[in-house]
Amino acid sequence: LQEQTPVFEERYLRYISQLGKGNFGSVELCRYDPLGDNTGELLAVKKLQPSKRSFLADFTKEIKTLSVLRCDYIVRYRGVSYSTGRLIMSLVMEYMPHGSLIGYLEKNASVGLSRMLLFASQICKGMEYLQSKRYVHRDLAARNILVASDSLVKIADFGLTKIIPDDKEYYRVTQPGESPIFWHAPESITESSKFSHKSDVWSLGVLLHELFSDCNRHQNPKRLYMQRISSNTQGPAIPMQLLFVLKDNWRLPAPAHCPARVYALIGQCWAYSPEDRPSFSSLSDQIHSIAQEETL
Ligand SMILES: C[C@H](Nc1nc(-c2c[nH]c3ncc(Cl)cc23)ncc1F)C(=O)NCC(F)(F)F
Repeated sequence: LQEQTPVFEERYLRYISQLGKGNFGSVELCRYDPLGDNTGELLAVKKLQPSKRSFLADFTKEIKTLSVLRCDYIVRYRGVSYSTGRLIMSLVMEYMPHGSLIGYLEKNASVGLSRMLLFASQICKGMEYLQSKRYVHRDLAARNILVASDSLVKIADFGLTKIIPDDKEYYRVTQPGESPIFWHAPESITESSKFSHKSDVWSLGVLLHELFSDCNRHQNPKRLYMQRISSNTQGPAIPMQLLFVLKDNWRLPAPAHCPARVYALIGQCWAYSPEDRPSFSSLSDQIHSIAQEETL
């Protein structure tokens, strides 16, 4: 690990509660309290599942990925924590008190249009920044957006992030894993499993659909797609059926109360061919102008 990686001494990390579980281990709310008087700061500590060697490799890769990212719209990496005794290594992140966007929107149904557009533009700016670093997130979804305050959201969970090689415009994935295909662009679902900034744009479209559906679990993308591809489809037939309806130009329907301008913008992100999809900066500009129109 780079020498400038800040180290949090495990013995001062006071466990408070579990924030959530991932396929790597769990994320816990801790207070780093070296003075032992509860004046220390709250942190989100991603504990790596012990022993699994592959996890260690992925983990150090995630640390490498995160440690170079410095952006107001990306959850801040703070450092690592080791416990020499029990050979556990943890990734220390800033703690986001309002949790994930999904939970936040379920609790705060009264998020108005202008705040939705503010969140959408912050996510676009975070993605513009990632693109400037040639990073492809590959898991952009409302569940992976964290809420810092009532007016600030940040992109999180860089476990699946890849860096596009300098000589290519996309990243080809070998290990499929249980990928969230309902957020994936067609070219990422087909055998080519190609991921690019434009496939992240597709996922952003699905994220905006979640956002403007108030992350309503009855209208979530997976449920809507499964209804369309007849929910009795199982297993490997699902990606095939999904591709079929997308090729046939069927798209997730406009969420209730979603302004036509916003649904038209979401539709641009779902252009079948990647090069027809807008860039993140164009999306930012369009969201900005919609926000101006809508508030008039
Ligand atoms: C496994 C962990 N799950 C959860 N985390 C939090 C959380 C609240 N506040 C947080 N502050 C910093 C972090 Cl890193 C997480 C949280 N809340 C609910 C969860 F289910 C996670 O990392 N999820 C991915 C992402 F971070 F994108 F939401």
